[in-house]
Amino acid sequence: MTTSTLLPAGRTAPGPASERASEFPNHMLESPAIDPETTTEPEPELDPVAERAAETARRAAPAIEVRSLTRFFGKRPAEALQKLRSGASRADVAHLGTAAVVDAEFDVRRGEIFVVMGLSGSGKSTLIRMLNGLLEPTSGSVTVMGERITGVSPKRLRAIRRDHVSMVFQHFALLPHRSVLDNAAYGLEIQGVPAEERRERAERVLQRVGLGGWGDKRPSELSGGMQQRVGLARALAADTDILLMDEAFSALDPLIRREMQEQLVELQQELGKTIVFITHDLNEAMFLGDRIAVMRDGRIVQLGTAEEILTDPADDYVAQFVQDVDRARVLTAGNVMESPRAIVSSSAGPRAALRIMRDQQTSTVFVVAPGRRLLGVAHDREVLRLVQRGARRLDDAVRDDIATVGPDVYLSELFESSVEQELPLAVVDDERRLLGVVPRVTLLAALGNVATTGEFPAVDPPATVPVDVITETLRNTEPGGSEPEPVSAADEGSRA
Ligand SMILES: Nc1ncnc2c1ncn2[C@@H]1O[C@H](COP(=O)(O)OP(=O)(O)OP(=O)(O)O)[C@@H](O)[C@H]1O
Repeated sequence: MTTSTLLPAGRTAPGPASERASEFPNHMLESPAIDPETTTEPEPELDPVAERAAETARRAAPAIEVRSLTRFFGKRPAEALQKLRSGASRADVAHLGTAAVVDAEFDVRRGEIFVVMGLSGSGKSTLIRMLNGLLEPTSGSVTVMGERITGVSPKRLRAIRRDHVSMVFQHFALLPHRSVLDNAAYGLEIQGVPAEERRERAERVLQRVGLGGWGDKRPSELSGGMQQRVGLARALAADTDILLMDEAFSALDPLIRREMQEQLVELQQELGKTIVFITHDLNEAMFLGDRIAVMRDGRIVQLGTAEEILTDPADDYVAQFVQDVDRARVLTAGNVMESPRAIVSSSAGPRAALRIMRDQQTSTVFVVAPGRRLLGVAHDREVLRLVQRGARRLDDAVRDDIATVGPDVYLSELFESSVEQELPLAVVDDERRLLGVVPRVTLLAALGNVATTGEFPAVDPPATVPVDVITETLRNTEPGGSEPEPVSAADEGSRA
């Protein structure tokens, strides 16, 4: 799909086709509940200058802004709201009804995958239904692409949804008597897009989700995974800025589900859509989410990246919740790396390298050039020989056949290299600057969620030359005058 297929923002009402919404399955059409507490605000008329300023603000706004959002199902909402505002829990107001969502407050940034995660009943679906105006909040507000959707007229709300928000459901919501192509094009039909353009766009999107050539089939001829791709294609064809996905992959078997997750991440990167994804599956949340909101009993108890939630859970509930996560698929080398302890600047020479290895009681030292660019590693035996020969340069002992990884590589991909070599893995950036190291024990500890401090002292490979031999050699070969202090690699790094 190219941007040339995008409909211009702020396009006008689509005409009669938009009234054919009755073909949508009921739950896709659910009209906003009219809450006695919520009044419909008149849409103010703006002068041209104010309108331009408002447009500029809209363009800069987050994709979705949620403020103090609460939805209470029950008879005395005002009383419940008052209690909830002063910190009452869902259980505290249970005698009045159900506090489905309580005081949610967050922004969804443009172009991110924002995951809402929580156990069944925690309030996820209620929250997402308020994000596209299917459900009116009891209090608080939702703003979509800079435009407030809370309390606006049903007509305005439909226009905002049409332009900005598509929804993908768990049970596909496909129309059984229509072809795959017509299903994919359905949102466009509702928008009033002419038949030929609809067809073209739907075909392109079907191709993109791997269903090229299936357009003439009926949904029932497709597997579950393929049907969900049609659901996704329909949402993508509408070309809205935001996709809301409610447990969209939950009905799929694990392998297909994994495939769909990977494809969603790919599509997101390619198309730059903002995606709000609801799931009760933790691994799915961690894999997909740029940021994750964890819900419990209607409240958002933590909002952060997968790494933040895994490594710094806000409370015992979240900690318990995340303990079974497949960390290898969430954490990256950059998340768990440590500062290399034995590191020397190449210009410091063999004596400095040997001294550092002796002090750290390790057989290897990382050797870096100015700017902390990794040259390789040097081993104690070889450096000892250089010192004995009185060599001034370290180069002859530097081996560059070491495993390096980028900071964004997942731990699951580090096992092989880690098993193959005794050295900690070197984490380097694109310019081969040494960012840190991942010793094998750190890798194992990260996977088991164990703090390494003090528990795993053996981080570097142990020395192969005894300390007193090194000390003796350094003393016997000391050049005239006092031994210069070694230039630490950290100093080199900061000088660069
Ligand atoms: N229309 C309604 N009337 C009364 N209570 C409701 C209504 N919709 C949801 N609830 C209640 O609000 C709470 C949150 O429900 P919600 O469906 O939002 O949770 P969820 O996290 O999406 O759960 P699930 O994963 O099971 O769908 C639940 O206790 C639910 O029973």
